[in-house]
Amino acid sequence: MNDLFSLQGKRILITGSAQGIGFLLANGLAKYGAQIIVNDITQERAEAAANKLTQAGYTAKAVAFNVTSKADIDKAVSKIEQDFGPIDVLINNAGIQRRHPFTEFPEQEWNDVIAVNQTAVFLVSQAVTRHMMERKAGKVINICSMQSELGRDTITPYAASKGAVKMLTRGMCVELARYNIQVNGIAPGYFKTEMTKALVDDQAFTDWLCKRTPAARWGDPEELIGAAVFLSSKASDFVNGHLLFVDGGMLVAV
Ligand SMILES: NC(=O)c1ccc[n+]([C@@H]2O[C@H](COP(=O)([O-])OP(=O)(O)OC[C@H]3O[C@@H](n4cnc5c(N)ncnc54)[C@H](O)[C@@H]3O)[C@@H](O)[C@H]2O)c1
Repeated sequence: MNDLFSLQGKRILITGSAQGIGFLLANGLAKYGAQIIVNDITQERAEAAANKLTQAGYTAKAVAFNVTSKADIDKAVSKIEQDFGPIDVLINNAGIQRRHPFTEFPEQEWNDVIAVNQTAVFLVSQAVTRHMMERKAGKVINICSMQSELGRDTITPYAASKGAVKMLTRGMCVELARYNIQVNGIAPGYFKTEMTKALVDDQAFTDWLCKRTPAARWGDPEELIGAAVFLSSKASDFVNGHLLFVDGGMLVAV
């Protein structure tokens, strides 16, 4: 049983993991033996997070790059593979959200959301899976959202990007399965992080969320760890192209 879920010696790159869900996943996966490569947009933020992990006794390195820059990604991924060793698991977690009514949504902000949430998943995955293909082994986990399936007002570009990542997950699965690479997604419900701060502070939203979710509460980011351990470990070697909802039952409730 332990072997099935062990991440001992596995190297896991998590984009945008200086805070929030990414950092909690880094901490949770490290507990199962994974060596974590913390990515975020600045070296300072990535290093601060990696230091917290090493101080807790885990193995972690910081590698900053902007997930929207192909040149930076390619350079960083080559450096990780050369200096630290093969990336066994990639978690595409970096994400942003912008809120405006649809007809007033500035084009630049649409572009920003699509660049970080969607194009970056394509670019980082391309760079990493090229190496995984050579080794005929690897796993990619794309952090999706309820908005991969459901619409919600004021965040249509976010929903568009997360819907696209669901289909990226399926397309990558179909092309990469023959190289023994599994590509799956995790779709979190609502979790209290910096991204959802405005919603956390809005009691009317919490009331709506509790009514709409069978579990009748916010998720605790720690509750995402089990899904990430499963999809990073050999327990999921024949699970491919799947989107695992961790949402307290929200998706299936009317
Ligand atoms: N919080 C939720 O309820 C929730 C629900 C569903 C999905 N998600 C998804 O989970 C992921 C993490 O969200 P979170 O709530 O922890 O958000 P967060 O804002 O707390 O963290 C996002 C991280 O991504 C980093 N980042 C942003 N742009 C980057 C870039 N260009 N390059 C590198 N790093 C960058 C940020 O610096 C930050 O550390 C996102 O993909 C988000 O869409 C969150």
